[in-house]
Amino acid sequence: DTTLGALGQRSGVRIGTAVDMAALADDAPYRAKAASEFSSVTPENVMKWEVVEPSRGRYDWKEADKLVDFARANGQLVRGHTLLWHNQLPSWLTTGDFTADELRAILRKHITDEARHFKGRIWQWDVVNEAFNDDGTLRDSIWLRKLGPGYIADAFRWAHAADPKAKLFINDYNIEGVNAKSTALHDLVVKLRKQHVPIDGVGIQGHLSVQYNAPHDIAENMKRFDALGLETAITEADVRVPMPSDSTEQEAQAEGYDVLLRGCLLTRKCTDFTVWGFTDKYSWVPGTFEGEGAANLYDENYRAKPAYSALRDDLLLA
Ligand SMILES: OC[C@H]1CNC[C@@H](O)[C@@H]1O[C@@H]1O[C@H](CO)[C@@H](O[C@@H]2O[C@H](CO)[C@@H](O[C@@H]3O[C@H](CO)[C@@H](O)[C@H](O)[C@H]3O)[C@H](O)[C@H]2O)[C@H](O)[C@H]1O
Repeated sequence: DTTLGALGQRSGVRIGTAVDMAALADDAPYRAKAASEFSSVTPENVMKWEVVEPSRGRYDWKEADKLVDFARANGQLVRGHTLLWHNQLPSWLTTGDFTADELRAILRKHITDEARHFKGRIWQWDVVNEAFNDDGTLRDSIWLRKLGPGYIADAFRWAHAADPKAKLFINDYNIEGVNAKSTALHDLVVKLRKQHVPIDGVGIQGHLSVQYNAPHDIAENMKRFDALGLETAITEADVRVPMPSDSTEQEAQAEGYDVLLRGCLLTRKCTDFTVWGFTDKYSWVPGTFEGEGAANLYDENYRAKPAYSALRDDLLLA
């Protein structure tokens, strides 16, 4: 079996994908590939707060439960995404006028109820997502403004209390290499560990573009977290190209994926390499980066691209 998932097993690294639940329901080739190629899955949207609690106190786990059942049926582990973020929050929360104590109680209940609902069925949780700015300062958000920087430690304590077996991660983007943001995150993790906050890992998203240099110092960066005894994971890898893409760009794209995966393979406690979608047919990129796209391993007809071969070759050599 030379699927990426099977090859990853030889190196003790799960190879995963973000899953679009509408495509999983309606697109048979998508479902078949998602089931066979990968050894872990992440919900692209259906575990986010706006989806699981559209109105206060009314939970909707339907789509998220479907993904967990799908993963179980295919021997895959699930990365939960995400308990706490500044985006995709329900409108009752963003429009509500809550005191700091009320907001804190609301956040605690959300993290507790969601982690408890999936207790024992989630391998790794992205507990806190995108808490930093690129300059290394904490991102201004409803959480920082009303609860102060301590909200991060509290989120981990609440998640751990609700599901002690789940591995708890802090996740962010533009932290692939050694820079102000990855260093600030490193320093925060050192502090949290000193406070005995139950944090287990760091998620490095890995959203790249062929128009920027690939992060060749990624192994040096990831080793810093290894040295702290933390797990790491590449959680949202994709490499976007200017459209229409040509063979040169596809080769540059393959190099981007290669640099990310080799960073993981060179890091002792990197346990997962997840792509943020695997086919150009379904991707967040064109809707966000004008004129860019085709960021995934397979084209819109599920034909493997050079990026796919680059990952397979890395895993075969590992
Ligand atoms: O932005 C890329 C990454 C960055 N890191 C964190 C990670 O969580 C994030 O993922 C992206 O996060 C984005 C939101 O920030 C997601 O985009 C949302 O994806 C949702 C589900 O498809 C969209 O919601 C649908 O919108 C439709 C039209 O507006 C409505 O008809 C649907 O009812 C509604 O579900 C939102 O508009 C759209 O903004 C992308 O699919 C998802 O790939």
